[in-house]
Amino acid sequence: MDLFNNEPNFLRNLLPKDGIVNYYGKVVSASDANWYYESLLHSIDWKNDEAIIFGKSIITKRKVAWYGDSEFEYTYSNTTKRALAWTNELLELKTLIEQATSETFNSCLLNLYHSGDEGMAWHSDGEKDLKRNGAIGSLSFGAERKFAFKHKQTKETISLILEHGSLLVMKGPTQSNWLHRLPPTKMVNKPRVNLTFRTIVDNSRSSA
Ligand SMILES: O=C(O)CCC(=O)C(=O)O
Ligand SMILES: [Fe+2]
Repeated sequence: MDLFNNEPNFLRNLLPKDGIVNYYGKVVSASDANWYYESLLHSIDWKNDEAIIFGKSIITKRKVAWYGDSEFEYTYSNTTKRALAWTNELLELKTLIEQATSETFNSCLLNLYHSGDEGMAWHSDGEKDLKRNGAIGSLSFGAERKFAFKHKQTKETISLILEHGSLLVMKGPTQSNWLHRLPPTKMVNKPRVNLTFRTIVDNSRSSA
């Protein structure tokens, strides 16, 4: 065991500064990843997402779902959601990535991209309901897609491919200094399921 660094040696920070992003590669075997992919497609309560952008309500083609330890309320893109209770598969995956990362998570936002036509625009996940500088663990199943980071000041970009059964972790001040996105692409016509495990905190209590 390395007493000075609890991360496996193969992990390096993909960002040159102002944040930490570690790509663990495939953390789930191909056969388990296939099983989780099919199971998540069918067992999750997928809904089209609603966002309010420039005062207009937009219904996304991408589907989303939100699960957690309790009925948290979570606000993003000007809409408020309430978490559903964990399914067995989600709890198994949460345990797996908690062990891989030595972090803990209390909720998961899931995204279903039906094909490469669907993506997610530049954003950061520093919403007020999230633990400040908390880790976000992102598991991917299904189609491989490109994922990119852009520094908010320098506009420098970094990108990588998120593989079937892979884990990406963003932590430290990443959300304050970098945007990320899942670019749409004509090259992909299969679905991808993404799970982002997060830590929600009740900021209304501490700030009262
Ligand atoms: O689909 C992904 O890999 C990322 C999704 C994402 O950035 C988010 O849900 O905040
Ligand atoms: Fe995000």
